[in-house]
Amino acid sequence: MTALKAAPQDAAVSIQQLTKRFDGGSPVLDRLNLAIAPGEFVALLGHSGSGKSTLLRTLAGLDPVTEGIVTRPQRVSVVFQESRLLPWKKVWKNIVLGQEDAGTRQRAEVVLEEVGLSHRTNAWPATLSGGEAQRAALARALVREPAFLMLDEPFAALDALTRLKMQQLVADLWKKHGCAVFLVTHDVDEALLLADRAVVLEQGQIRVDLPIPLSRPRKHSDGDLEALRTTLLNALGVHGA
Ligand SMILES: Nc1ncnc2c1ncn2[C@@H]1O[C@H](COP(=O)(O)OP(=O)(O)OP(=O)(O)O)[C@@H](O)[C@H]1O
Repeated sequence: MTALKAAPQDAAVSIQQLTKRFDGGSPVLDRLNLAIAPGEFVALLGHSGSGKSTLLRTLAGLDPVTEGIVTRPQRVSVVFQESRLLPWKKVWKNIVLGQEDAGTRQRAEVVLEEVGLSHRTNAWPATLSGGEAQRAALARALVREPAFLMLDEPFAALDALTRLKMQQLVADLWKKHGCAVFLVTHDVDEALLLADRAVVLEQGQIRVDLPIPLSRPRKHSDGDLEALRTTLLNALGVHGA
């Protein structure tokens, strides 16, 4: 059976026996199973080419399911590595694109304040720094009040210091909004800092599903992260790091 089902707003995400092939080739995702509870933060790791973006795109409904059943809440938002802002619309209009009504400007202002971008409300996207553009992308995702937020390497193109600030921002926004989050990342420390669980994709399936039972707020320097870091790096085939 093949399907992408939109379930009620507070529903969990459920992926059952998901197979994804491109053009009849060998499967990129091969009878993959994964469940994400409402409000849960799950980080997805895996080697380049293991199928992380394919899984996210299939979950978002951007790529069709080849086989299997994917169920997720109706209201979802996606943030990609690049902000994808429309250059001919000011920042606030990008945030509320397609939602033009009397309250739009105010809704944009509220969420821009949440992401620390109030001072750029009327700016053109071309004048934003990389970090600001990703803040705007987060604002555009959150204004829709998603029950499920998907983040595809959202900070990979940012410098290390900006990335740390953005990770903190995501931790704060997740706490406030309470949506389930699916974060695709190459960064083991980012996963450990943010997620309730880190899962590793390998040969089309989830091979490791590691709970991160640490209290928040977390810091990269927390000693408790060390053992989990080693476990995850081993799972990724990186030894002695
Ligand atoms: N539209 C497509 N058509 C054909 N093959 C594709 C398509 N999209 C992805 N693939 C293939 O699927 C496999 C998984 O790609 P995907 O981008 O999902 O990996 P990834 O884990 O996200 O990689 P990275 O970490 O480098 O971004 C790759 O072999 C890729 O070439």
